[in-house]
Amino acid sequence: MKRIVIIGESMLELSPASPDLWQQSFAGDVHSLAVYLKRCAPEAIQVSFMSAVGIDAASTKLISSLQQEDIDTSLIYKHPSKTLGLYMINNTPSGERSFQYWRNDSAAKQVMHLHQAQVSAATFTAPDQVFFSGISLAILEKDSRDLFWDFIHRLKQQGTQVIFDPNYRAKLWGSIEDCKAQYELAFHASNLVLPSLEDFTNLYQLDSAIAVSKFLSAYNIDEIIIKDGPAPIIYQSGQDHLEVAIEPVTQVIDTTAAGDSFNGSYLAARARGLNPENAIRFAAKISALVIQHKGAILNRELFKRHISKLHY
Ligand SMILES: Nc1ncnc2c1ncn2[C@@H]1O[C@H](COP(=O)(O)OP(=O)(O)O)[C@@H](O)[C@H]1O
Ligand SMILES: O=C(O)C(=O)C[C@H](O)[C@H](O)COP(=O)(O)O
Repeated sequence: MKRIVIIGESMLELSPASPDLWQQSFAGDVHSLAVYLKRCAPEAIQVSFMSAVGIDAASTKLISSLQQEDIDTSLIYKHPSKTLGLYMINNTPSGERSFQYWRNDSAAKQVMHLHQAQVSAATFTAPDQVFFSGISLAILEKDSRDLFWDFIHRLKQQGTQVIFDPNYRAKLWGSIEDCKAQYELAFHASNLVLPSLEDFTNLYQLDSAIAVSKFLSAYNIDEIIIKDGPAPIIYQSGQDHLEVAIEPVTQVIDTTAAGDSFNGSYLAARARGLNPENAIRFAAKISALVIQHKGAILNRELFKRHISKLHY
């Protein structure tokens, strides 16, 4: 079985059930990715989530919810006084999402210090893959960035495949320059990058997948997959170039986790041996399903029923 370590923040999620009623769940870009990855490849990959939570009831419930998904929680550290961040989803009538956050002092920001205090680098077994996002980078305390990059570079030296989704959230960065400097390190470190075109439009004013692919060709990235809502997905690896058309969803309810569910199910399909094109087709079906429901994480039983109808 392959092993992946996924680093970042998991939060309390509030999604609108009706105008004054909020449905509470747990999510966050890397959390959602971990859940969809494990659900789509339970036998092929061990998924470890690396983060920090508190010792309160909500944090304990979050850990149980990940364990119910068969996700390894041994790298989730417990901070004695801090707790989970929270985010609220707002949707336009066409389902496009935006988020409001309460996360400035969350436990997850301390993940690297807590990891260093509890696990010695010499005994940490390098996984096959490590995943982090632009959100994982944005939330880290500035004084723990060196620890983070040492951790990633050490894993890479040991043969771990480094996977990055820029997931740019302007609100989480002190300045654009700081964000770009961290992304520069991420692009240099990564073997696989899975951006949305929107990330690059907002941050680098690039307005086409071709321009993004050209921008990223300056780095030594093995594979690039560019998502753009219902537009074709672009795959680039050396001279291999694919454009995979997808069927647009006619009634989008909530686009939250479109990209995260895509990433998780794509990695699952690859872990199960599918080639990039078929893995993209599979992942597009999963994210199309996710955006027809409220919140980041689709009900587990409902998801199982849907996935059993997909042959892959
Ligand atoms: N309207 C849509 N119809 C069908 N699939 C969609 C639609 N919007 C998004 N998707 C799927 O979700 C993936 C990620 O969407 P995108 O909006 O680019 O990501 P993000 O959530 O990161 O902004 C797309 O590549 C596509 O597979
Ligand atoms: O913004 C954050 O920090 C979060 O983690 C909240 C959301 O769960 C993801 O942002 C959803 O990501 P998309 O797949 O791009 O819709």
